[in-house]
Formats: sequence, C-alpha cells, structure tokens
Amino acid sequence: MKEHKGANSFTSDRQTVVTIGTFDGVHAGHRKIIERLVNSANANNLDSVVLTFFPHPRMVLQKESGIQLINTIDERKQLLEETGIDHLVVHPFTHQFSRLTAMEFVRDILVNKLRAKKIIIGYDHRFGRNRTADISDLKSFGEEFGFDVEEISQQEVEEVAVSSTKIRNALLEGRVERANMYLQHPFTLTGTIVKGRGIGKDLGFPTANLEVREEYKLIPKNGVYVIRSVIDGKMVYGMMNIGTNPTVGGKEKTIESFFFDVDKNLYGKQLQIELLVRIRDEKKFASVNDLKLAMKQDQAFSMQYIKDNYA
Ligand SMILES: Cc1cc2nc3c(=O)[nH]c(=O)nc-3n(C[C@H](O)[C@H](O)[C@H](O)COP(=O)(O)O)c2cc1C
Ligand SMILES: Nc1ncnc2c1ncn2[C@@H]1O[C@H](COP(=O)(O)OP(=O)(O)O)[C@@H](O)[C@H]1O
Repeated sequence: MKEHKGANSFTSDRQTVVTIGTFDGVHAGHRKIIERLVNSANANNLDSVVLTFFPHPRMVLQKESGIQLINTIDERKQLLEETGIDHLVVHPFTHQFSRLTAMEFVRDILVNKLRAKKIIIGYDHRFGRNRTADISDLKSFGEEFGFDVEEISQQEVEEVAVSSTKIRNALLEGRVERANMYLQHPFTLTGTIVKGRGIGKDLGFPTANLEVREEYKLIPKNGVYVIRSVIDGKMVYGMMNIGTNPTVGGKEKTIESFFFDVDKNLYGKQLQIELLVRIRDEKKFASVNDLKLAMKQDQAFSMQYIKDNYA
C-alpha cells in the first residue's frame, strides 16, 4: 500500500476505483466495502484507492463536539494497510477544503487528482459544501466526467448491522467483546509506557502506565479488562485497570497494565494493547489488602479466560 499525504501528491500508473470515508474502526461493514473495492480494481485492471480525511471533519467544523474516535490516525492506517488496498490517501480536512462545492470536489479531487474511473459508495453518502450533494448527484457527475458509480444499498448496509456509532457506544459501556465482534479484531490502545506513582510494585503487581497522546482517542469505560500485547516480539497476556485508583487516593485517570510472566523495565516503550473482555468495575476498597485480594481474583479470572479462548 502506498500512502499519500493528500490528493495533491497522489500518483498512480493506472486509473482507479475509489471509495471515500472516515472508516473509523475499520469494522465489518468497512471491510465489506473495501473487499468490493479491491475485487473491482482487480477485475477492471485499475488501482484501488481509499480516500480518507484527517482530522475528522467534526474535529475541524465542530471543535466543541469533543468527538472520540475508535482509532488514532496511525491505527487506522495500519488496519487499512492490512486490507490489501493499493493506495491510501489521507487528505487534510480543513475549513478551506470544506468549502469546495460538490462539483469542484468531484472534478478537482476525484477525477483530476485521483484518476477515478469508478466510485464505490454507500447509498446515504453526502458530500461537498454543507454536504448538499447525494448519490444521485454523484451519478450525474459520473456521466459528465466519465466514471461509474457503484452503490452499496441500504439493505446491504443493514445486513451487516454494524456502525462506528454502535461500536463507540459498546466501548463506552465497557462491552468490548461486542465491540470486538463488530470490529472483527480486538479494540486497541496505543501509547507510551510512562512513570506512575510507584505503588504497583509494593502491591506485588507492577503496572505499566500507558500514555495515549491523541486526545481524540476513545477510552473505554473505567474498569478492569483482560488484555494482550506484543512485547519485544513476544505475545503476552495480562490485565488492565482504567480509572482513578480510588483505593490509593488517586485522582487522575490512568490506564495501567500488569502483564503475566513478564519481568522487564517497560518505561519508554511503545505498546499496542488489545482489550479482550471486561471483568468488573473499578472499586474503592476498604484497604490496600482488599485491593490486592481483588487483583489476585482478577488474575485467576483472566488466566481462565485466556485458557478458554486463546490457548
Ligand atoms: C487488574 C487491576 C485492577 C485494579 N483494580 C483497582 C480497583 O478496583 N480499585 C483501585 O482503586 N485501584 C485498582 N487498581 C490500581 C491499583 O490501585 C494501583 O494503584 C495501581 O496498580 C498502582 O499504580 P502505580 O504504581 O502505577 O501508580 C487496579 C490495577 C490493576 C492492574
Ligand atoms: N509484569 C509486569 N507488568 C507490568 N510492568 C512491569 C512488569 N514487570 C516489570 N514492570 C515494570 O514496572 C513498572 C511499574 O512499576 P510500578 O511500581 O507500578 O511503578 P509506576 O508507578 O512507575 O508504574 C512498569 O512500568 C515496568 O517498567
């Protein structure tokens, strides 16, 4: 996959099949569209192109909306790369870009820059200044500029019964197993391991504190989760707490993981941590000893879960 930092720097040897969208999560529905894109490109001797935007339009046009995304832009790129497309265009969404009329967007970006011979798009896609144009407008532009439009019908969309909104809601409710089913891959948190308060080691459970840099990344509901990661090339399992550590008088929200069978200094490491299932709410225990007992139970639960599902 070739990555292009915007439509202006796009190049390809052949004309293209293009699909357009945010693709937050790169979930089951997105995967179906992209599969069609890749198949159509192969069948017609064209290059496959995903056109996506970053920042998300709502991060630019409704800054106060505080939108939370399932993926950071780097995670999105990685997931799209795994789908086998030829080109990913990450076009910067700016105020100026949002002022393009539908005709200008189609002519200047899709036709002249991306060399579109065919567009594959959902029945409800809207585009251009104030999102005024719809799929029937796109079909008329197709006749004018010489490209085909393949529509993904409402029925096909509803058959998949998945949406980024549904997944965001599941994650905010802590239902990661459901979210993972919709995603067809585990939800991931990516960041750097930073120093915490140094309480973990005393508890007998050193916890690696994950700092997620992207303020727009959705963090699932507070609580304890079974997790998995790759550390120095080796798959490891563990348990994570998302919350404020009320038992030890914490205030800031932290994301802390204890990995099983790991004894390593992890400070400064970049980790991608997959969340597999939620075990329980975070609680304020009467004593640190009660917290320790609960963590031992969490570990027993996690080991059993991993044995049953991943052994
Ligand atoms: C699996 C797991 C479950 C946890 N559950 C709780 C909890 O229910 N209540 C709580 O106050 N802290 C909980 N913690 C956090 C501990 O309070 C402890 O503060 C933390 O691991 C130490 O972090 P630090 O040394 O990085 O500051 C949990 C930690 C882990 C790894
Ligand atoms: N099994 C393990 N799981 C998580 N972190 C571990 C593990 N073994 C060693 N560590 C190290 O211990 C650190 C956590 O110790 P801790 O006392 O909780 O300190 P801090 O509050 O700075 O996170 C981690 O950042 C990591 O470098």
